[in-house]
Amino acid sequence: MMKAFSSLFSLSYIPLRPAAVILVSLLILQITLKTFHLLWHKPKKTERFFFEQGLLGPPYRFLLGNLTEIVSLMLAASSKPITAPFSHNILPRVLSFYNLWNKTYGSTFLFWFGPTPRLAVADPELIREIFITKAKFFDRYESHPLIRQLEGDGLVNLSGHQWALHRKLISPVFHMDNLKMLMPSVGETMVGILEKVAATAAAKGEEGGVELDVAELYHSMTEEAVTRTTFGRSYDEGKAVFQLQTKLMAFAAEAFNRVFIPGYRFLPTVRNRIRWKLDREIKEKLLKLVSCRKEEAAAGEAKDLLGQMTSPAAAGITNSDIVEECKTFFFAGKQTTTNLLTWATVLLAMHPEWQDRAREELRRVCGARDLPSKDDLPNLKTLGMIVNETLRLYPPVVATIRRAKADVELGGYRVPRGTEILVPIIAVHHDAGLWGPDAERFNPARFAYGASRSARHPNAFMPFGLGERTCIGRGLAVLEAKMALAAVLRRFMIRVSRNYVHAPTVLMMLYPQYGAPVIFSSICEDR
Ligand code: HEM
Repeated sequence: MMKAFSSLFSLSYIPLRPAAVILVSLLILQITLKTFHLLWHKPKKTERFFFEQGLLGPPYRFLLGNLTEIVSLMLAASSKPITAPFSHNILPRVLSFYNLWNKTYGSTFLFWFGPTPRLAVADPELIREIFITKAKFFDRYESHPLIRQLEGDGLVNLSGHQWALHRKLISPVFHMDNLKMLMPSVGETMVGILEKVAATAAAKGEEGGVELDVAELYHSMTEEAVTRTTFGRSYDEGKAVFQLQTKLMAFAAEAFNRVFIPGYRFLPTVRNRIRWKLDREIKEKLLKLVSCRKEEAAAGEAKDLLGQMTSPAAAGITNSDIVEECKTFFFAGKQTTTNLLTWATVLLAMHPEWQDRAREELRRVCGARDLPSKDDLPNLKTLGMIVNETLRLYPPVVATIRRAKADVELGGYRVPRGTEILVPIIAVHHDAGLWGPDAERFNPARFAYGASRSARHPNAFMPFGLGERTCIGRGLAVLEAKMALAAVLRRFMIRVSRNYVHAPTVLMMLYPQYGAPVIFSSICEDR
């Protein structure tokens, strides 16, 4: 056997030990050459390929690409708040590496995420190609494993036939007529929260108002909305599941902030064991819910995710598909809308003239009604413009990534398979070339004639993405935002606290780094 082994390599005349040494050396040489090829030769060749087409960028560095520069630029940016009081020029702080390289190399440039080439694309014409006309050449980017475990293998992470099937089944949940049925419960939750605020202010007897961190204020309302959308009449059981999911998210956020060690999440550490237990509990509870709902089909009630996915139309959908989809809804639907509401409140607190205009509109449209009715909502144009301007200046999802799954031509450039494309939504939203010289000003009036006519390009506004993979929950998010802001503005005058430090930053989404303290003063008037 040994003989056969050595003769296989024509080394039979060499004594066995030296032969083994040579074999191992050859193997090491081969691995070294392959590593050198993958981590140096190939990236450098790709870099030349792009540079020859005029697509420049920071030079590739062995193994890490530009990661070191990205991390140090981001750390430096997040170490100091924005000095100009309430400036909305937040791009240099939020995506500092993009801001720097965009100035040096232009709006389409190449940089390196480790040994993988990433093309930053902020030209709406090219973005249109990526999301709409040439979407079939691009895949969604696979999330970090910890995030993926949380966000579930639902719509956000699916592709091809499975994605199309899920999207078709789920879409009716978000039809406006269906969403409007949610309004009373969402409104009630918000009113409940605000009554507590008013009671606290009254108990403290603070004439100047009560200070609240608005980043915390909206959680229960957005949770209410996403729980009803997902579970409908199985609300109470669903709520228990989402409470576990919140705990799990806290663990993941903590792990995400640490250095990523591949494979670490599989080790039976105390924290990992707690995470696994929570994950198991969530799955078990969801599976129980799914089988209950499969047994009892009901008619004449609002459509919810669970109902749609257990309906007879859902042939081919497994229980585990449903579990993953519920997780996705929670992940994609809660924090995004909470962030939108946080920034909208901060912006209104910074710009009292827009509070007045929105309040005036609420009085005119809703009259004596405490909360907007479903017919009032489309008439709350000023509030809609404020929501849009918030999403433009402070988009909760600051960027999105695609991966070219074939060689493809993009705006005349040749892009090789495997290239990742970074679409910096926030940079497009702050581009003076698209939005005019007042791009950094909070001016909701720019949306007076609709989102597609607000900028020099109809696709310049894209807080919910574009094309077929656009956010399925956008209608719900806007409805929640209008409802919550209406409830706040009818009861309170708001102003920014002296303790507020203007420091937007990214941790998966766009956050106020030091919280968002805002002063709420009750309005005493007859409505
Ligand atoms: C202000 C609130 C929200 C923002 C800013 C937002 C933003 C986005 C964006 C940018 C995308 C596309 C990502 C990409 O193309 O890579 C997306 C997709 C998605 N969003 Fe939202 N979202 C919000 C609220 C919601 C809500 C309330 C839900 C559900 C309850 C939701 C569920 C989803 C799902 C399932 C997808 C994936 C759609 C698909 O791939 O077919 N989102 N969202």
